[in-house]
Amino acid sequence: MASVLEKTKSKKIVFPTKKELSEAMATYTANLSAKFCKERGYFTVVLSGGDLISWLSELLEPKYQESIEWSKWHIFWVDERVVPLDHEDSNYKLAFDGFLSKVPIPIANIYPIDKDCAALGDAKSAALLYEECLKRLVNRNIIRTYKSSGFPQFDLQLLGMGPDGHMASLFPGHYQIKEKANLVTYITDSPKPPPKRITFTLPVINCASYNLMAVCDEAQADAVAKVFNHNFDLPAAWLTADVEAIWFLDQAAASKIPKGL
Ligand SMILES: O=C1O[C@H](COP(=O)(O)O)[C@@H](O)[C@H](O)[C@H]1O
Repeated sequence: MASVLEKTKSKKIVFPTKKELSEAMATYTANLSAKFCKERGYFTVVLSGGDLISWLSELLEPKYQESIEWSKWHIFWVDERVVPLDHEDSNYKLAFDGFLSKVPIPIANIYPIDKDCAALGDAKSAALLYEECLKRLVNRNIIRTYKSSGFPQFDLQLLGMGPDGHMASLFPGHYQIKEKANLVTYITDSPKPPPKRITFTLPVINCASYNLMAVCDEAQADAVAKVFNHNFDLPAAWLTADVEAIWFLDQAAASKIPKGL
């Protein structure tokens, strides 16, 4: 039986260093930005939290600052911790401080979770409101929809994976990975703190045109090996995309992938 990874043309590229991975991620993102800005006048980008944000720093280099059509970017989060937007655990704050505040993306094109739900720690309402936000942007044709399903289709998602194989806030052994009807769901007992989070559901994640999963370091090597061994207990093993799902790994993260995979 063809595995999900084979069926969906998942690829991997192993980089000698994080710096090289970061440079390649910047080139990949800039090329897609040029393509989508030209084709449709918008570029919808979904960010995750975690280490990924520091690897985006290459996009702050002058050659990208000057060439990218930042005003056409629209920024979303694949998952968010339901904490105040200025809290250290907020994925929005992480991305804003480390990246978004340093590029000229209009603030109106940046879509964090509802600030009141965030402040109150109301994960259920935060998920509902984020889903409504996505639907509004679909109606305005800023977000495309996937073929006949009507699910939102983002141009590029930049993702990370935890050492337990979680992706977005879809954790191993938690039911959210099976959610098919909603666009956005929530969790109140995340095994990784903080416990309250919202997350895109797997169908939305996998509708994206391009999914780039960036993973570095030895601590992730076991999970990476399990993913490439098609162990579907790990949410990240389910990652696909409409056009391309690609794994960017450093040598340490790739070190336990069996030869030939
Ligand atoms: O909690 C989260 O963790 C994952 C993985 O983070 P990393 O630091 O191991 O790269 C991240 O992708 C997700 O957005 C975040 O909420």
